[in-house]
Amino acid sequence: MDEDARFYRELPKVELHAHLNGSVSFVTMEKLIKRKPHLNIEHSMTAIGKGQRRTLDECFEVFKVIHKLVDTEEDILMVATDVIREFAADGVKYLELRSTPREEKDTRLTKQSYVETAIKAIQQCKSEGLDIDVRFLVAIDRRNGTEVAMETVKLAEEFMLSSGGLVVGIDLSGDPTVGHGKYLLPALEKAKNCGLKLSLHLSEVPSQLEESDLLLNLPPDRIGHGTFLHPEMGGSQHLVDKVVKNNIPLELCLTSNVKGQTVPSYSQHHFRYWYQLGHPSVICTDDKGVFCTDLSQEYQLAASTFDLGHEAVWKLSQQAIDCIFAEEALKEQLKQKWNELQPQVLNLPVQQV
Ligand SMILES: CNc1ncnc2c1ncn2[C@@H]1O[C@H](COP(=O)(O)O)[C@@H](O)[C@H]1O
Ligand SMILES: [Zn+2]
Repeated sequence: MDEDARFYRELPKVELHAHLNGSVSFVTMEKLIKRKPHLNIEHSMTAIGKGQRRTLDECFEVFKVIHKLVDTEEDILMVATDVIREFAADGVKYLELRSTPREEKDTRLTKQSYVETAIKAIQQCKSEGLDIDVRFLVAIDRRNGTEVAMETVKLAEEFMLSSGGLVVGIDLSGDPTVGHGKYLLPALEKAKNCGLKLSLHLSEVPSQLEESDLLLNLPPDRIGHGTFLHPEMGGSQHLVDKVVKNNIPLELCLTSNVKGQTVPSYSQHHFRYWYQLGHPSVICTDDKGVFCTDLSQEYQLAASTFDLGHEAVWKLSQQAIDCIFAEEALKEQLKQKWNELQPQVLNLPVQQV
């Protein structure tokens, strides 16, 4: 590993936008494919390699394939523990995993046992002594409409109260071209009122001004992507003002947006716009398995594309701590961890006492 790559690996990082089934690595996928040879699934169907691009529609086809491979409690436990270990090995010190609870009649998987198993994986990794704290967001797939969204919020609320603080919020995701946020507002309001944090995929595709405006009134606690919010991308100053006024952090995923073709090239990524505004922006992976990346690589990519030095990168990873959904005490612990690691990672002269 060269000197620069080592810096990005050693850099302590916070990952706030990671879909569980999109984060499955090549190695884990291999194990899943072996478990279910009758499905005839090949690696090329579950990941988008270097230099490859797909339309966002095609990306959603990939998730359907992965869901076939991950359909038992046993699969979920393996996938979640592997994903957490991989993030830890990549220098991620705090991770928020999100996943859509699924019911599979054939394997007797229920939405309840789905979430229970994800929590079990988090607890198992904690007991292994991995240097990573993990929290969970229960995801609403926007395609499924009002009723399912309400049920999902209810499930999330129950787990928020029974998981010892591991379930901290709700994610709104799924194919952005399907459904409308207005049908999900009551569920999202209910979630907010019961103390669940909200991270919403907003303006991931063009022409969602009206929906974004509506959902920004909640307001959400964080925004996923927000690619088309600003005026240069067909959004509006009004939307930007709302985001800025409410100080809502953005979760930005460079490789995901370029490979999914919602952003034409790295240098045209909206990271530039929000970073120049000085608005809280957190670099994330989205789907590290599907897009064949990791968080170190995403930081390195942001730095090389937007000409950020190591100190600026350090600041970026440090500021992400303020955007986490976990409790204040953990925020303080993470800040302490960053302070302790700083001299070694940034190669600063050791202070004389
Ligand atoms: C690429 N941009 C994206 N935009 C919107 N939703 C996305 C997404 N990437 C992933 N998901 C959401 O996460 C699910 C897979 O993980 P889980 O089964 O929930 O763990 C997808 O089915 C989709 O709903
Ligand atoms: Zn996402």
